Amino acid sequence: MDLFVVNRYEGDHEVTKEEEESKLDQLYKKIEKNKKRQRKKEVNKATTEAIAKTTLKRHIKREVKSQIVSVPENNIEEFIDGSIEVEQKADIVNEEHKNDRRKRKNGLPESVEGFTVLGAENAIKKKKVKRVLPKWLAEPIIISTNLSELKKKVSSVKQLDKDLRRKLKSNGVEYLFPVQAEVIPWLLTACDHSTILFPRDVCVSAPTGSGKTLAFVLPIIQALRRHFVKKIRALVLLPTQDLALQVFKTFKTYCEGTNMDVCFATGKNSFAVEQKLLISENEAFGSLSKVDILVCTAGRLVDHLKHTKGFDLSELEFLVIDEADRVLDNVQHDWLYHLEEHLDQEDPGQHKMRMVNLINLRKKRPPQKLLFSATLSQDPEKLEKLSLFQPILFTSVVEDDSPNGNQDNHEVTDTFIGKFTTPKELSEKYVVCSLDIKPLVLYKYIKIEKLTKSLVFTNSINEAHRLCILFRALFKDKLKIEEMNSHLEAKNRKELIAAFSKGNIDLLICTDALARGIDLPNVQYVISYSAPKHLKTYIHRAGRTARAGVLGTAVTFLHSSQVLRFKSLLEQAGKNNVEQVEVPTDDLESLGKTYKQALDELKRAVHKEEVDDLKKIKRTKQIKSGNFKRKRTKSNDST
Ligand SMILES: Nc1ncnc2c1ncn2[C@@H]1O[C@H](COP(=O)(O)OP(=O)(O)OP(=O)(O)O)[C@@H](O)[C@H]1O
Repeated sequence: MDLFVVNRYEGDHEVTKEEEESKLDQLYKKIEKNKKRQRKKEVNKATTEAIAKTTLKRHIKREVKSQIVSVPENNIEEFIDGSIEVEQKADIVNEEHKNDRRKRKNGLPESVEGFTVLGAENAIKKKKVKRVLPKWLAEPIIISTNLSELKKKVSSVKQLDKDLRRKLKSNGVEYLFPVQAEVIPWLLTACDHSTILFPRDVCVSAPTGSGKTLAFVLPIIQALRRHFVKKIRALVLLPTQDLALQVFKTFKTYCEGTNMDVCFATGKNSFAVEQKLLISENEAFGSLSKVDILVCTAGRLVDHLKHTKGFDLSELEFLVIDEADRVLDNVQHDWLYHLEEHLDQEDPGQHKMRMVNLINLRKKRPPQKLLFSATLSQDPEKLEKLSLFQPILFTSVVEDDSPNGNQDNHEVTDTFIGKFTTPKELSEKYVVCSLDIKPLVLYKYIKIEKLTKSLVFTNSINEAHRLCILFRALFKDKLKIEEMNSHLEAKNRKELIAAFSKGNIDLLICTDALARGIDLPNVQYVISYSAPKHLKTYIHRAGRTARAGVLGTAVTFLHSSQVLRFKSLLEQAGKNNVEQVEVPTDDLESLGKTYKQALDELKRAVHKEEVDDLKKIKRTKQIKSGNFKRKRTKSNDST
């Protein structure tokens, strides 16, 4: 009968306190039950993972043992005295697995790790499919990386206006660097023809410190000052505040004496101040732009697009994306969507005609896009989202560094695509040491090489901070050591960069916040205290030295278990000859006492900081609760 019972609404039923409590009780029980079930699941998962790990370890150990057994008798002593560490043995196993994989690539082997592969005899070796690239990526204009034999004298580049040539000379630029010698004349010619031809978009991939900034600054200034309209006509996007400021300064230098105004919007100034610098309000004409060239970060651009009255990019002629791969990876703020919305242009890829004709004459022209980076993605899919218009690629190629390699052969092969190049003046080394003595080995290395004006990169702010305290305690007053990270205020970062540039800091211990684009003069060594996780990180870190044709060295500190991975990372950039450096460790014991004292100092410093932090948190809590109480009493008073 229950099936046919219909619950009718019988007016509001007053819930008693007991009923409410029993309901709550039931709910609590349910929640507890769910939590227990969840915990059980997590424990089960952890146990399965732990079992998998131990099985893997056991497998490696077994493999290592089998290696030892197979060593010829005259080598056994070397193994017995333990001179080969477990990690190295693991490396041997890894190498074996790699060989296995290589073998498998050439068709299926009949047995893998003791298991018989079914159907191996019938397996046909499949031909590797060759990547087919669009013509513009497959046939780029090649830029030399040789900065020691410069060929193009500034005075011979007649396309550049006289006063710009004069300014270059007064800033010590006698010859154009290869990237400038290729890109500047090309852009200037494209500008000259822009009344009849839509300009093609440009991608430039050239090593760190090769002078990419001037390659876009000079042609933009020259092109914009030919016809005068006070509107934002060039927009330059960069990934960080420090880099934007650096590029802004270069524009400022070369705009001096012209009627062009450059401005930066990065969040360094308050939003209201930036708005005042960008727009003036006029009773008769409304909002007017005060700027011709705007250098900004993506986040700030979106803010102005959304909230600044009169912010207008309708006359934009150039859109520069410096450190393009990084800016494009920044999906935060959805800057590309907002910019496209604002420009509201027709997809330039839609009309294939470059020639201006009666049909497209009145169409709104999209800005010419210029992309620059030392690690520019040459992946067509990634570049697709920018809807580049008949793009052209300028790139430097990986040169064969093998003894038989032909250094001058710039022949384009499909293997160079996607490979990043580093400056010729950069020498690269690595040091292998165990984790427990790493700070001491670096300490010794710095002393042996008498390092000054060097950068030390770590993978985290905490690590940089502790290493800085430890090294200050070890070196005492012999070296000036500072730390730098993205948590510091822009003003402090600027001061540190200035002090380092002047030579007032010997060692700057930093995180990857400083790895990209920052132009510090004459950095002697770049040390990666923590191994970089990605090739791009390595290239940008190393790129802080060996800039503008000056010699420099990058040294990476590795644990023996990281060597293989590091080498395969560098292989992706065509580097096979990175040299290993031996730092003598036999006298490290004599440093034991000093090291212990330094470690004690570090512990005390860290403890003090933790106590101070706790006090700060307590104080803030007290202030907050005090304010809250005061507010409550006030509101009580008023009622
Ligand atoms: N033709 C030149 N002659 C002498 N010095 C130059 C020349 N061009 C640029 N420089 C100097 O070389 C240094 C590196 O230039 P720039 O910062 O433009 O390099 P970059 O290619 O943008 O490097 P990164 O990829 O690391 O950002 C700067 O100090 C710059 O002043």
